[in-house]
Amino acid sequence: MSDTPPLLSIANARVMADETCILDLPALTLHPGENTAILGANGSGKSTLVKLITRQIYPLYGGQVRIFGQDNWNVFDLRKLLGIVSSTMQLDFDADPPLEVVDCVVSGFFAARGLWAHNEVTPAMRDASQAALADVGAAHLAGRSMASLSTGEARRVLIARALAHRPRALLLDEPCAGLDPAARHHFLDMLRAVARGGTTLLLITHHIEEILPEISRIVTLRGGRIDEDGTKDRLLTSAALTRLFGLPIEASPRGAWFHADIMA
Ligand SMILES: Nc1ncnc2c1ncn2[C@@H]1O[C@H](COP(=O)(O)OP(=O)(O)OP(=O)(O)O)[C@@H](O)[C@H]1O
Repeated sequence: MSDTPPLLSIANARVMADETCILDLPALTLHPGENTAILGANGSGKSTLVKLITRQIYPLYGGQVRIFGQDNWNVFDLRKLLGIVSSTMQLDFDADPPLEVVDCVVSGFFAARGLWAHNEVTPAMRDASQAALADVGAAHLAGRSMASLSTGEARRVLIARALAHRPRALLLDEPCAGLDPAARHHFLDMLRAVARGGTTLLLITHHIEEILPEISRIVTLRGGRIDEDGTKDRLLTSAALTRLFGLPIEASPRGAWFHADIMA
């Protein structure tokens, strides 16, 4: 057994909103190298779980959310281990004055949404940022402002921003939302390369078509609770998805991917 602490270890985590428990996770452990998809319908608690992991909210007293074995993190240190990309982050970088693409990636070193006079940017940070942009096929965007990019282009830059630190894991919250089919295809290909490069992926989604071949574990959420936890072969079936989403779904493997059709 390795001594590496779990990427994520949750125990007795409950989150309340308006006097209702919207997330109740007695136990969830994810290990480094274990690429995982958290799958659930609208309202199942996915965003609440993301906020727990990113420290935007905290569980009720007695709950525990440990990342890489630690309860307390400052955001700067955490970002070096866990990169975060969500479909809504692009809005944070539509800044005035405009934020240039490489500066956006460099700003990740300061866990900031732009570069400020007090940020001491080193040549190594700039080099790492350029290299991360090249890794995600976005080197040609250097010099452009974030506000001028398409959704697909900006999503790549944000992945580069998360990867520039060489984090051990990436948390991807609905990363394909807003992408057209071609952009989604290229984007998923790029994520496959990231996974093959050794970065653990934690994908939050309600689209089974986005579950990469490199993802082996599926955790399903329903009503703020873990419903199932297992392999793709067991959980990406017609019966399991019909139950999860509450309408007739026919699931079929397509090579190493899965596809779902609604049969209503
Ligand atoms: N601040 C809040 N006050 C009241 N209810 C809330 C609050 N935040 C979330 N909820 C409720 O908690 C449940 C889970 O919400 P959450 O946003 O985590 O779901 P989700 O799986 O991310 O959904 P989606 O796929 O639509 O984004 C929903 O029923 C939601 O209405």
